[in-house]
Amino acid sequence: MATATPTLDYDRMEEVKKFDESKMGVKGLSDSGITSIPKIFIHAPDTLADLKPNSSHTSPSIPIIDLSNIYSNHHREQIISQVKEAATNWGFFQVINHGICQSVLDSTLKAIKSFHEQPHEVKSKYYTRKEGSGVMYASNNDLYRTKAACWHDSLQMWMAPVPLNTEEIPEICRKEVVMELLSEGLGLEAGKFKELTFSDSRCMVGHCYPYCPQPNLTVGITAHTDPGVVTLLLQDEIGGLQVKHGDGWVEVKPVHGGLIINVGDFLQIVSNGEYKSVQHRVVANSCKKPRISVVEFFNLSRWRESGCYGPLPELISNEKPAMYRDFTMQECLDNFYSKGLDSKSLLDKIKIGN
Ligand SMILES: O=C(O)CCC(=O)C(=O)O
Ligand SMILES: [Fe+2]
Repeated sequence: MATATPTLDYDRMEEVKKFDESKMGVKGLSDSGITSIPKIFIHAPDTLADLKPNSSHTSPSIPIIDLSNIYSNHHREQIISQVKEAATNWGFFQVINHGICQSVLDSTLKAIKSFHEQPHEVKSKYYTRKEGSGVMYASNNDLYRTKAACWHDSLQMWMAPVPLNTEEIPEICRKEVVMELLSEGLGLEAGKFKELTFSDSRCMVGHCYPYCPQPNLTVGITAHTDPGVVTLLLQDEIGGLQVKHGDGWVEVKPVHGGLIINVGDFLQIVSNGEYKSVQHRVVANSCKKPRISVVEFFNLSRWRESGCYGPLPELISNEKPAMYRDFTMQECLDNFYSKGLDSKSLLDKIKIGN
């Protein structure tokens, strides 16, 4: 049986480099008609052992929050408490009736799909690993930092602080509605997150999970938590995203018109552990059509003058002492770039008592 352990006749790094330099991505591999996946994509047995989500119909699913009538005070209070409950217990929720028309959502997914479906000659021109600004298209952003590669390619676009064409940004992000609700859910003022610049740095990623001929040997994206403040996610109808809940994995079933929102590590820390940054993953796509998702990561753009961040002072009390120590931006970046998505998060490093 194939394993992810290096053998004498196999230089993994060499194979990884060859794949990267071919610039064909997993979409190119998939389109070439291969029936077995290259060894660099094969994950360790413990990752592959539990790829199935909990599937009984009594198993819970992430909360769906209806944002209609958000501007009526009565509804707003209800919505805030639903958001708080979801961010605290699940770290994930889906919003519907958010005011973004379906055609914008559809055309966003379609645009990303069209990009990934372009011929190799066109797409490969964009293939690069230079991060930080503008546009980056590559397979597995953490390709050189993980033990096994995943079955997806991504197009990454930095939207802010350096602005890109904002036409396609869902209205909800522009209005920062979710940031206000999350802020109020912690008992803070609606505008607090905005003041702290929690949504001023945005990076949009359009993932493509092409058909995988051996979905039992790899994953679409490895289990991880998102490092930033909040993530907004739009998925197409194919499915495959799973969220850790209790001991098991729960599938986030595609909801037409739904937008998925999840808490990142940074928000778990500043909320002093109130909101949870929860592990999630995507299984390899066994459907012949590529699965497309569009993700927008929100990060803060301005650090406190002290250069440190930690739980907000408003959220620390005798009853609820700080769960995390302060950390610097450098620590945050070092942690992110020194590892793949599959290793320890900043959360574990700075937890008090660790
Ligand atoms: O494609 C998805 O559904 C999830 C992607 C994801 O978790 C990420 O990009 O951090
Ligand atoms: Fe994620």
